[in-house]
Amino acid sequence: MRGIWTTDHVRQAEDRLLAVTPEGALMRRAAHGVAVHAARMLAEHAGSVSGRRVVLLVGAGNNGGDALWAGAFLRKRGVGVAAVLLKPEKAHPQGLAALCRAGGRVVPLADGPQWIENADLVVDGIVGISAKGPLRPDAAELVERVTAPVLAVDLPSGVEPDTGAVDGAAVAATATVTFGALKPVHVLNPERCGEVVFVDIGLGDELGEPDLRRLDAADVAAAWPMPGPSDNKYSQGVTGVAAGSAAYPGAAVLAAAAAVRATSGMVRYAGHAADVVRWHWPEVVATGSIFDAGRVQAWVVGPGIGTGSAGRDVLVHALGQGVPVCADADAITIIAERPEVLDARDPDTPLLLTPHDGEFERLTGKAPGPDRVAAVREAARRFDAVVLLKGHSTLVADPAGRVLVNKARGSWLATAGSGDVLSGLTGALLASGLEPWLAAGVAADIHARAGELAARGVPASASGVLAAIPDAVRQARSLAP
Ligand SMILES: NC(=O)C1=CN([C@@H]2O[C@H](COP(=O)(O)OP(=O)(O)OC[C@H]3O[C@@H](n4cnc5c(N)ncnc54)[C@H](OP(=O)(O)O)[C@@H]3O)[C@@H](O)[C@H]2O)[C@@H](O)CC1
Ligand SMILES: Nc1ncnc2c1ncn2[C@@H]1O[C@H](COP(=O)(O)OP(=O)(O)O)[C@@H](O)[C@H]1O
Ligand SMILES: [K+]
Repeated sequence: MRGIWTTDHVRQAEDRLLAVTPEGALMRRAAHGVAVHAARMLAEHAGSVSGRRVVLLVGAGNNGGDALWAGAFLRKRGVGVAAVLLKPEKAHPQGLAALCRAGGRVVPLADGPQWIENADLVVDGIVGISAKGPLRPDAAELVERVTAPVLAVDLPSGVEPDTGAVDGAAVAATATVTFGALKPVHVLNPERCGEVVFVDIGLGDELGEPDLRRLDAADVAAAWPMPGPSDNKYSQGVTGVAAGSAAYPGAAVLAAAAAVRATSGMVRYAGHAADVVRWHWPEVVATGSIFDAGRVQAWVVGPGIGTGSAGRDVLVHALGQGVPVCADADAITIIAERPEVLDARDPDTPLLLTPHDGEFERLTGKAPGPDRVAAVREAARRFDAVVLLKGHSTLVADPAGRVLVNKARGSWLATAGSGDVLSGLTGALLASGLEPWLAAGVAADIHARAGELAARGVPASASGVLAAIPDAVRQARSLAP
């Protein structure tokens, strides 16, 4: 599991490390990392390093200092370096001196556009972890002129570091070199960051508990249920799926099938689409009603069940069984409209809610807004449940405040029915005994991998995502050390 730290925590850790480190050493280490990656990008995009032209966009703080030092290092490799200073009076003095000593030049702000247009690479050192709000007009005007690849120092300027939100002009980087710790922007707005390269500057021991976490392939592989020699169809956990209706049988088929694809235990289906489910997936034990469905180790309730009294009875029944419940889609709307249905839940029974933004707003009375992490954390606390907030990147919070982020792998999952696949996956992992927070995070990871594998560069359907689940699991296992 990888940790991600908010800027406050990074700053505190940096201050502690700075106090015991020779002056300027951390910045030079960071800047060296930027220069190494800049040279790599020049070789890749422009075919060579020496003789190429790099323009540094330099802001008022240490982020600009990193860029200036990186420019000095690049000069030593024969790169032509020009710095555009947004606030000359506040440019990092030692960085500026180092660049000038190395033969870099400082160009007036007014000439910036012309230099930028002729650059092979632009380094964004406008603002780092002390950023507030979008780019200011002078910086925005320069950034607008850029056509070359952009290497962002620490984070793409103009993007809110702790939320990834963009509310005006901001850099869209080809790559970002970050130092000491991953920050929320790197996982909440991966598109703006491009490839994220991590440079260790020794903050590790100073950072403390992470604010957010991300699963590695190894975590996913370790958590994924695999049958052992003494297992049978029951011992691995039976997944119950209460989804679909005569009008919407597709949701039932997709959710039940995702559970079938996910693990080798048994899947039970209960609902009005029993015949359709049986026809497509003969291995599913299907019945017309949840009230005679037999025992399961977790219930998925909601996709396509409708929001009327019949759906409500199904949800209340599932909540009373003493097994984990994943409430999705219509089940979330039912809870939003009649919160008293949750009285059926034994407080110790794990509940997992998986809203998209619209359902989240219905459930909590408020749209997630720009700070999605804060929103999902608050909802988890309020409902005493694990909440998985869908979106481009997926967030999973538990009532204790832990948050997992699953970084998007493209936007392939923005297709009808893909949420039903996710709920089936999640249910299967809950039934296998994984704690809900991890089950939801692992399901989101495999879901995103399956989306990417199904698409391979062109739009995919939910059925395609479903079919790619086994390969997604294989991929995660093959990447685990
Ligand atoms: N500490 C360390 O050990 C290490 C730190 N490191 C590096 O330092 C960086 C943090 O540096 P920092 O704290 O000096 O602030 P930074 O992000 O450069 O901002 C400075 C100024 O920018 C301005 N500004 C604000 N918003 C703006 C906007 N939207 N658009 C335009 N301008 C805006 C505002 O100044 P103002 O213009 O208001 O005077 C603000 O004060 C960090 O990200 C990493 O790169 C590495 O070297 C590793 C070691
Ligand atoms: N633009 C996007 N990029 C990445 N993933 C997305 C995007 N839009 C939606 N998704 C994912 O696709 C799934 C859609 O779920 P949902 O909205 O419930 O769809 P449906 O109800 O059609 O099944 C969620 O897992 C969500 O995180
Ligand atoms: K930056």
